[in-house]
Amino acid sequence: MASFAERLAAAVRQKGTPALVGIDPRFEQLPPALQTDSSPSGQATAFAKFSCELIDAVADQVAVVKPQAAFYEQLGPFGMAALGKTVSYARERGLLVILDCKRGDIGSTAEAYAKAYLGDESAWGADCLTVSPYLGDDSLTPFVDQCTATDSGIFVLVKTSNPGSGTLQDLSIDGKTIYRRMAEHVESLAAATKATGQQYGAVGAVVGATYPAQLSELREVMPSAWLLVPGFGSQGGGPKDVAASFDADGLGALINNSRGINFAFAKEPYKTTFGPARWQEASAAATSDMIAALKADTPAGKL
Ligand SMILES: O=c1ccn([C@@H]2O[C@H](COP(=O)(O)O)[C@@H](O)[C@H]2O)c(=O)[nH]1
Repeated sequence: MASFAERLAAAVRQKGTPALVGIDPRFEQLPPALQTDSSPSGQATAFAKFSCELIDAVADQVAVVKPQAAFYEQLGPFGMAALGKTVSYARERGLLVILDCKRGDIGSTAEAYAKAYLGDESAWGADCLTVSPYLGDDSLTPFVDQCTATDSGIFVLVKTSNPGSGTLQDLSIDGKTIYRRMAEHVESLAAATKATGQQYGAVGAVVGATYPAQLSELREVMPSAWLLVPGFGSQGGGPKDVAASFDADGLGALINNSRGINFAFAKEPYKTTFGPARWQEASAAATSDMIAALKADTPAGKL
């Protein structure tokens, strides 16, 4: 099989966009027709239906989806089954799946996480996983080894999109921010996991669209790493904020939008045109608008 970075680049080129649809089901915000049974098993059934229909709505437009595990996990075992169904359905539809779990632990436990999530033979069968690096480099090694063994990938938290990300990540040690040090470590892992002749490795970085200056800085620090960029849309990031995350060919970054696509039917202009009864069309239209905005205002227009 081709490496994760090669598969990602090919899929993004084929769809012609770096837009990534996050799948973040929230029961109270689902279309009313899906809110029929609020028991944990009823909500999980609704999440699975919503997730699969959302995937159907956007599968011809984007290359990658990112289910957020937290929303499924809150429903216990029922929710985990719905998450499993979402991952396998997205892959059946030919999409790459980044599972957003932000795992991280001591090495021996990290190895179990890596084996659980990454690669075709794993229990969850994801192409890629988000990983928290704050237990140190030995906590990342098992994930990197699993990526190499199974042609999968990870995105390591470097500069997150939330308002409080600066509390720790912006602290300066010996004149260098923690996020920059983390980025340098990610770059070394990305460079070490490149397939022959490839620009990018199996290890990427999460950098928020809400911090455009840092995004620009970090693109330079990590030339071998794909960037996963959340914070577009509902958190305030726009196309101009993410423009610096791409390389000269328009590759190297995936721009995530979850709520803005999932619940488009509840917001103008999609509310008037489609409304909750045609929520799938609203999500498809919001995706298409996001793609057009990225094409117009970023190097992704070159794809
Ligand atoms: O720095 C980070 C890391 C992860 N996320 C996740 O991305 C989505 C964003 O959702 P929106 O609705 O598009 O705001 C969500 O699952 C977060 O947990 C992030 O936002 N920032």
